[in-house]
Amino acid sequence: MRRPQRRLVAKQGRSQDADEIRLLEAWVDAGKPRPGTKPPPPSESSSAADARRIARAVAAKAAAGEYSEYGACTRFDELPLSKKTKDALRKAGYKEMSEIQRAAIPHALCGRDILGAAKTGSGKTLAFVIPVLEKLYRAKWSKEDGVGCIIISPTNDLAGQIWDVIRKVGKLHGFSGGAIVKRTGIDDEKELINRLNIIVCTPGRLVQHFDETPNFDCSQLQILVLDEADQMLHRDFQSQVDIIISQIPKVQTLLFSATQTKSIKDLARVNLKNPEYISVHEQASTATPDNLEQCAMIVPLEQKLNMLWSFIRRHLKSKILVFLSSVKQVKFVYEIFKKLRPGIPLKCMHGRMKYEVQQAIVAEFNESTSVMFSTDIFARGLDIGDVDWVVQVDCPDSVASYIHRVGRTARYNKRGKSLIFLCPEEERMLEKLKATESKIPINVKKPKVELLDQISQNIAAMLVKFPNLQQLGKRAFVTYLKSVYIQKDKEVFDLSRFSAENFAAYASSLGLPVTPKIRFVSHKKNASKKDMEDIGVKQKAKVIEINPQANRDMLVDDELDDDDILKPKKATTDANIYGLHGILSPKASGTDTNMESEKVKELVDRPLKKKKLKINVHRPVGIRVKYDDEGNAIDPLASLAEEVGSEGVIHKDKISQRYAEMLREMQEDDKEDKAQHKKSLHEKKLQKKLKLKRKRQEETDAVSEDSGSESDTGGQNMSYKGKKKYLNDSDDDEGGDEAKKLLAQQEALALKLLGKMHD
Ligand SMILES: Nc1ncnc2c1ncn2[C@@H]1O[C@H](COP(=O)(O)OP(=O)(O)OP(=O)(O)O)[C@@H](O)[C@H]1O
Repeated sequence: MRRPQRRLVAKQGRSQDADEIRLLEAWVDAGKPRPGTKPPPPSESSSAADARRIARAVAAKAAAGEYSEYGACTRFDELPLSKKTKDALRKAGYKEMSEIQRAAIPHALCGRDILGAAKTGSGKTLAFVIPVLEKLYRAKWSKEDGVGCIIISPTNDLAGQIWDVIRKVGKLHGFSGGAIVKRTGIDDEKELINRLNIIVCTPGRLVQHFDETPNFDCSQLQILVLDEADQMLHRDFQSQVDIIISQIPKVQTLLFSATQTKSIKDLARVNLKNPEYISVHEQASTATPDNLEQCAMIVPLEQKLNMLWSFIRRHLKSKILVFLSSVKQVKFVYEIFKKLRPGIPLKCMHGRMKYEVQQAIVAEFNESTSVMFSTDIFARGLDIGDVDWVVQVDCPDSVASYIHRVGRTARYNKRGKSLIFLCPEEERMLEKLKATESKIPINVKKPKVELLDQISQNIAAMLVKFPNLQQLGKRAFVTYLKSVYIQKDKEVFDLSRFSAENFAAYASSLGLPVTPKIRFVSHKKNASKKDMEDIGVKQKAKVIEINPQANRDMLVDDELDDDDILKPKKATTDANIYGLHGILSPKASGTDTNMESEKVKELVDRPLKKKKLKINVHRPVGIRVKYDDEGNAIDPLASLAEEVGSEGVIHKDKISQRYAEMLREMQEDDKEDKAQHKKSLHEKKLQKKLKLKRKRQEETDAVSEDSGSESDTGGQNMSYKGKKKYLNDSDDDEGGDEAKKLLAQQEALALKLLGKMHD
């Protein structure tokens, strides 16, 4: 009975959908905005009641076949959107549209390509998620239709965040999909990927699927989105995006970013068709959110940690996001500050963490007041609630990076503050930020040196107490200098401006007793033989070149890896291990957020643990333990069986026979061992006695020589006495018995011990 009823309901649902789709198609077509137009400014007067009335009137008109122009709408429910999308938006609390949403959604709904730019935190995600859902809905897309939409984002975290928005706004639609992020192996994804309607992923993973997944089919793709488009089209992802574009049909394409690319060459690569250039804040006086208060301080390199510590100590009730330039620095500052206990919870985040750990840390940071030390993995797109301060301890690589970093605060009409520390050697960056075309209202403040807490001594003490932190500090030092060295913008980043004294002062500010030896290398394709000889490299495949500007006194430290510098963002943001999370593979819960800190702790404590390793005195002696391929100990009998039954069949009787033989052999060996032991004990005892005898004899001789004739008798007596008591056991029955008893007791004890060990 149930089945036909369910079928009936489904059929009714389908026909309702079909009716709605017909209506929506007509509405979208009739009321579409003219190409190149922007929405008029919203009228200030409309109250909530007015808005509801207008929305009802719009819906009634549409139902009656009269379609309003939707290009001027201010609310989601005035748009030609499906009921499922509108209901989900309302439930999620989205009513009024943001500027970028007002400007982009109407054009996107009628199938146009979009190149959208708007300030950080202005709601760009919804501006592409809504058109994606509507496009698939109006195309009557279902699970069986396969991949209908691909959304590409630069990081796994951002992909996960976008997918969360899709889940929220598209939950009534029932499309399949997911964010392909670091979790399970690619093999698991291969099974599923063709069944996903919406894929959110990093370019690297998508290319991997094009390479490795047989029958990965994107031929029916309907819509493509590139979030953080300027980064997608630039150096790091350039080749991957080119591959993706070559593998998919030309479809509607939406590009969004807070700092949009204007390069025709870049745009030509994604093959946009008469795109709508939507830059809602182009006329705005600032490129950063209006509610963001920004200031900069010129801080010498060696004072940066003191400054950061002092800042944190004075803002214990704030949520602070701190940007550093490398993983090693993040780890070092996090570990050191944690040990110095500033009085506020600390967290750290970088691309070397497991995706689940990152997610859990982000979730925790969302909820609580704390300080998060992060690399640039956090700089773009991530939407964290109520960050009070963004502090940039290390200089961003560009003005665009600065804008994205500070954009983690003051999101969607909220207030926020940012602070950047720049070394005197990096003042050029300040000029760039203050330049009129950058549109960044930034105040320069003088640091109050007298208020600074000096923590270098405390750090040094910590390094003495925890020697592994010293190693971490050394690496933090080197990776920082490397991060400066590899930057392309030499107007800002020029190591030659730093003196050897600067380096020494910086090292000591990290608590390091001596300045680590450093040599900065870059990979050079066509280095001359002379170059190679200069730096002592003879057989390496990759030729390294020493920075001609770098201090020639800097020596080599080849042990230090350079792979955690943020410059190759690919490595940190587009990691190779991903997994799928989404409708088909729900989020894992209860992730241990302490995992990473535990890992760091483990790293720090490793040698100490090693020291504590002790020999287990209770382990059985003389038994050779065998292990299988997975490292599990094999039962001795089973290993025996393996040896005996070479044909792969276990002969039980043979095993027991062999076992009995071995037991007999062992018992005989045991007997022999015991006898041997007894003998050696006896010999030892005799030697001891002989030694004593000799000693006593020497003493007696010496006394008799000293005491002359009178003492001759005494000497004889003593000698006799000595003989009697110590030298000749047989002369003294009582003493001999005692010694024998003692010997017997010791032998018995030794035998008992031996027996135990063999048992
Ligand atoms: N119409 C809206 N009404 C209320 N809140 C909104 C609206 N649109 C977006 N938001 C909220 O604004 C915040 C920022 O949105 P979003 O992450 O999409 O910004 P963004 O422009 O993509 O930022 P970034 O450039 O940093 O990636 C989110 O918390 C989102 O929920």
